[in-house]
Amino acid sequence: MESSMKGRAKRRHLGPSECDDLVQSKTGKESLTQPFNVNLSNTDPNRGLQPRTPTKRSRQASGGVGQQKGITSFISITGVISTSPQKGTKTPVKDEEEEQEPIGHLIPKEENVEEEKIEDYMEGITEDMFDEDFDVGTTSVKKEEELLEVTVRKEEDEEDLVEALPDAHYGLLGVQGGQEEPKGHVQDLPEEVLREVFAHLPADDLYRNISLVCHHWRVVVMDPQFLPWKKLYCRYRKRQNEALKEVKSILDDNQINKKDDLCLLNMLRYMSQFKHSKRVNVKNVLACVKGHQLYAQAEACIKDRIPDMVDNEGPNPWPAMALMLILADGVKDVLDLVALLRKSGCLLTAGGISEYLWAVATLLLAMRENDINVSNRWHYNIFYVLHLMENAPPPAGLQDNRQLITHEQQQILNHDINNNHVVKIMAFAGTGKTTTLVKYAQQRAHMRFLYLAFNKSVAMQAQRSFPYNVKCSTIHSMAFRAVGVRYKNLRKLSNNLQVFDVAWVLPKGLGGFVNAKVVTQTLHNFWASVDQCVGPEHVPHKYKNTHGLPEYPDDHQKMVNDLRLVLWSRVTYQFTSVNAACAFGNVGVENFGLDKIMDLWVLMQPEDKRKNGNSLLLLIKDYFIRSFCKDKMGGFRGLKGYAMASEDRELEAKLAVVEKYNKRIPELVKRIYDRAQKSPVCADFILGTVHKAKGLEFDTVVVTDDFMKVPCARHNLQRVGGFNAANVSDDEWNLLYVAITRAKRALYITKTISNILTFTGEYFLRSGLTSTLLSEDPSLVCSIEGCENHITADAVLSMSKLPIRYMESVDAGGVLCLTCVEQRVGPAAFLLSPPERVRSMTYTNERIELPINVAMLLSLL
Ligand SMILES: Nc1ncnc2c1ncn2[C@@H]1O[C@H](COP(=O)(O)OP(=O)(O)OP(=O)(O)O)[C@@H](O)[C@H]1O
Repeated sequence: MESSMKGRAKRRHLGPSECDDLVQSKTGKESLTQPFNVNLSNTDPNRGLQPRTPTKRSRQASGGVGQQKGITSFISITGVISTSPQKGTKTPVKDEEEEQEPIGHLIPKEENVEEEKIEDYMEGITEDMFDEDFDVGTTSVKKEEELLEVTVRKEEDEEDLVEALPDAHYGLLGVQGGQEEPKGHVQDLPEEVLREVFAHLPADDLYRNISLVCHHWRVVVMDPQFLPWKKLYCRYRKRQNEALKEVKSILDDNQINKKDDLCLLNMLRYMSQFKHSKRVNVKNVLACVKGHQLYAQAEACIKDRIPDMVDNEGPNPWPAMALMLILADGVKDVLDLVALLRKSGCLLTAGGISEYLWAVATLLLAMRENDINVSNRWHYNIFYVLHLMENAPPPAGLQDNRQLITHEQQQILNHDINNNHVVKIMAFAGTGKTTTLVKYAQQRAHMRFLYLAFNKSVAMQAQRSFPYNVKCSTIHSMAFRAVGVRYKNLRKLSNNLQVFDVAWVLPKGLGGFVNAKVVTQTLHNFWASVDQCVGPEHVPHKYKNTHGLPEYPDDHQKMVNDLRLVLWSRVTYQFTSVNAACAFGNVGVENFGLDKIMDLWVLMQPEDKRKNGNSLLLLIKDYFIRSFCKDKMGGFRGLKGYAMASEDRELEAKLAVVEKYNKRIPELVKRIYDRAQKSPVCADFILGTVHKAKGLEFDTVVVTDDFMKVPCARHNLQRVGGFNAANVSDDEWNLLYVAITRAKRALYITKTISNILTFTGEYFLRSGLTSTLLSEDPSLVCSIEGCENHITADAVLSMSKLPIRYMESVDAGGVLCLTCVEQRVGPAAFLLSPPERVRSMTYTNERIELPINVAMLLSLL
């Protein structure tokens, strides 16, 4: 830190209160949170806040009497002499590593030449890793080195007046007046320690931030022997060409491909080459993993399927651990393995353990991306644990009561938004976006924020959790206040423009529900745009005709002209207002559409019953549903036809409910009304739409089966046909995603969700020792209906399906024979038994329980 004195910078060390003042100041804050945006001049008092390269003079000074000691004086690390970046990459630490094997590096023997090409400074750095205002990826290394030299020389000149430090000790060891004062510089840490610290950071941070701090740090980060798997995984994820090639060549060279039945066993073999530090004792690793509950299975499987990986001591621990990761029931099994490795210290460093996990994660990810039928869960379990490791809580003594913030959240919190900034946060559901925004607003009490939500329920919830400087509102209410309020008294505001409404204002020749649907969609597209008037670009490119077949309107301009002529004069006023209005009302039974369900039920009754029966029945409140009572409209069937033609999913769902519960509808509707609670807090159950649940959390969520239907599991799809995931709209996928991510503790899934999970290889199969299963029942038969294969002891492991409890039924699960395992999870079956044996068994097609409509359609074909 410096203070300006007679035009010349004098460097002196700040006390704690001065540091506090500096941190509170704007420049100080920016220097800490956004060091790369701060560009201070030589004379600026805050210059030097960023980490910088130690200079020759300061290093010399550190040896003197009464001067601060180097941290190496307190840590006994052999071979560390200097960490000076000016001495190039050949530090004694490196020499030591060259003698030894690099920690946690798995490279097939022929690839060892990599050690030669150490100067690839741009390895892993691509432009897309940086923000637009980050001009780093293109800077030539040479130029950067020159710049660095100039800066260093300047700093040396300026450092004539460095004050001697009063305490002879560094950092935590140096205590003065009961107060700890950091006195060392991170640059003075031995490279070995620096590497250990960096190993805890996510690869993204290493590339984006650490490598840009100084030449020395960049050299450490770019060293091909430093965390090779963590960096490879990161680059592979970013689809960097070199990384893609590298991973592909590993897969190709080791017969890890789709066509090879033994690809999983080949992957385990490859893991046996995992390169580790010479200081790691493989026997110790094996001894420590023996404590894991999956070890017995892994050992039995390796002895049976890859006996060459076993010696007198037992199986090679690297493939054994990879197999345990594959057989893991969930994240907990992986965490247990990490805990065992850490406790015994057999892999020495956290970096060593994470390198092993990154290696397995990279291979599993690459296998999935190369169409090898492996479960996504295997990769997910490992990735999740690695994420937890990178976001580990601080040691007990340093913890406070605040919620822990992840690296990603911290990066967002550090970013100061300027006027011209558009910041986009992309994250999965429930990963803490809202929590981060709450903290962001709390940290910037002097700023005012507007939080816009889609639903009122979300806006209300936000109002409760955000601080006072955030105004929470729905987009619709904001638009209403700006525009809609002007039309309020005209009673023309509507929250839902229906195809039906449009159909009646279209003149003869242009009418019909299909046309009305195109017109409605065109209007919706226009309202969702920033355009001032309707144009051909708003007409949908594709729509379904009355037979449900796709059609492509050819004359967009004509459609628009017709629209303008016909609609503009008659209903424009209403429609433009719709854009600014929205559905208001709390979550409550009145919003479930129970009235409409009753109306539909009345419409469903035979005409004579409707006309002659109890007068109450005659009452159809909804004018739209009532209009279908007219002969020409076709009653209930006519309405169903309309719902199909107009693709009105909401109406279709209501019609399905009425058809399903038929006679019970009046009784059920009454019961719901009778038991309804005004406040959600008093309710046992909250019924609601996914739209209304967006952004909210619930302990238990029951998903109903009114999303798209997936008729059966992946391995049966070919037999059924008629389902193509590409035909399901993004909106439908998004809705289902929101629905299943609302649960905090338990989620009741549907058959469709269970079927969708099979697309990711998740069949809920778990392994067990066959001997254990047979000891309970020696004549065990495959649990798949229709399959009569026996479970025999020739396969040491067996797979069983976990029981699944749906809301209305239970799938008891049970053990599967080898061929049924292969049908579902492909190469995992060959971990249990050789392909010839699996294929010699009788193959049984599972009986598929199809939804009634699909079954009827198939029976007609
Ligand atoms: N760093 C964290 N550590 C532990 N829990 C966290 C962390 N950040 C958020 N959470 C918790 O995770 C849950 C989901 O957080 P939040 O609602 O902020 O996620 P979200 O991304 O906004 O969710 P969605 O988009 O699905 O509505 C909350 O219960 C929150 O308390």
